[in-house]
Amino acid sequence: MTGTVQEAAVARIPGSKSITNRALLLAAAARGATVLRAPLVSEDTLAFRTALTALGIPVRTVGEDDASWEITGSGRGPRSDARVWCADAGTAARFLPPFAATGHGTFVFDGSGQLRARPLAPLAEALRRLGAGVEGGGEGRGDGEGGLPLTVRAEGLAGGRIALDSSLSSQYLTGLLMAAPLMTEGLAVEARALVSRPYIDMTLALMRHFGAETTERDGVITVAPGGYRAAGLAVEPDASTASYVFAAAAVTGTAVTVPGLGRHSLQGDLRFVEALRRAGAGVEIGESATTVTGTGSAGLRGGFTVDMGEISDTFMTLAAIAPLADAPVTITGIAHARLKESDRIAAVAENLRSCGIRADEGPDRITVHPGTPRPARITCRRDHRIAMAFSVLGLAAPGVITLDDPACVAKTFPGFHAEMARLFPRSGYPEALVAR
Ligand SMILES: O=C(O)C1=C[C@@H](OP(=O)(O)O)[C@@H](O)[C@H](O)C1
Ligand SMILES: C=C(OP(=O)(O)O)C(=O)O
Repeated sequence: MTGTVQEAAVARIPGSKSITNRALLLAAAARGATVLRAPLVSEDTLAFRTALTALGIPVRTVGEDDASWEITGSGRGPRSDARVWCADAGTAARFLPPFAATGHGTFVFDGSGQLRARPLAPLAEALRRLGAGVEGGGEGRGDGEGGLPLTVRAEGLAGGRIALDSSLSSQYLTGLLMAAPLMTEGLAVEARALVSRPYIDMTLALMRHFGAETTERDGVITVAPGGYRAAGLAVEPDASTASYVFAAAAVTGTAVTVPGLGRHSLQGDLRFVEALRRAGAGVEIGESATTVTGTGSAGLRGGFTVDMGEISDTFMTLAAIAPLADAPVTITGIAHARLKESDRIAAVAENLRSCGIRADEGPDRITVHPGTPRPARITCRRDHRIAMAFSVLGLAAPGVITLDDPACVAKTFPGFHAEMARLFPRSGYPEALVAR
């Protein structure tokens, strides 16, 4: 906490994408009805919900404004052939094929060009070794790794023990673990070179919430057979999304509180506020809320290196405000961020350079140097997080930034620009960013 006495603005951050899509899958795999309160309603979660419907799982809205979703699971894998559209959602492409493989039928997964470009080979390979018929499709960006489309010919899975290359994404492991209680013998997985570990802790915690038994020893995670039981769940606000309003507080010298995100959060990305603390902001992580109190850009400190490999969705938020700091900021451990909606290291470096800021890139890192941004149109590459991260820079440097694709925020936060305008009314947002 800083000594600043300042009324904090209360941000309205929508639900966690990662929790919403895990809960949808776990509820689908459980027998009976689960009510999910405050789910994220955005392109990624609607894609996941529609994909489950295609797999024969009824999901309905309860109450007004999508306040809750009710999922009726059958307690087993899907039973009728289906074509499943995953849109842009990495979670759908990685969580649904293992679930489908525990069922019976032929399931064809496909998605947008952006999603087709993302690697799936480690997951496809693991499913083959477990005995599923899997035909991988197109070439991903990752040196010929197979992406979508992917066909799974399923006759149930026995399970057993496998090793899994988890260096490109943790989502393959999450998909296999969540399907494991539906395998007749359960599953033991040795995850090699695992990135984004906090997402696995989230997966295991939610699996246990739905009644699964998991243990971990010597780098091997073991899941017992026995299925899931339906369990209600309230979804926390999304911590990756919260990074934008926290960073905005830091650079505007205001205070922002996010209720519902506290020290017991399931989301590793809340640790982003520790990077803001190093940059000089006041940070208070409470029982059930987090508050960041900013110094304003004049007080922003640089001169540090931070490994953001476990929380890589938030590295762009730090990189985008780093030019405002008083010394360079180096972010390491983020090679896998090149395999997301865009090559995020390249996208951040390119956009910073177009703002006249020096950015040095390495395979797994970026160094951002201090400077005064000059007017630039940001190339979002249809990546919601590039748009949201550079919006924060635009807030701190009014009139400088425009976005080529402001609407791409809808992947995880359709109301992003409206909420920024509401939280920072004196900034002239969003006209300065969106409408030029
Ligand atoms: O499991 C999840 O919900 C996610 C895991 C992370 O991906 P990687 O494991 O590929 O880093 C993260 O970037 C993504 O937004 C959501
Ligand atoms: C990487 C992301 O999404 P996905 O779930 O598509 O991997 C993200 O939201 O930043």
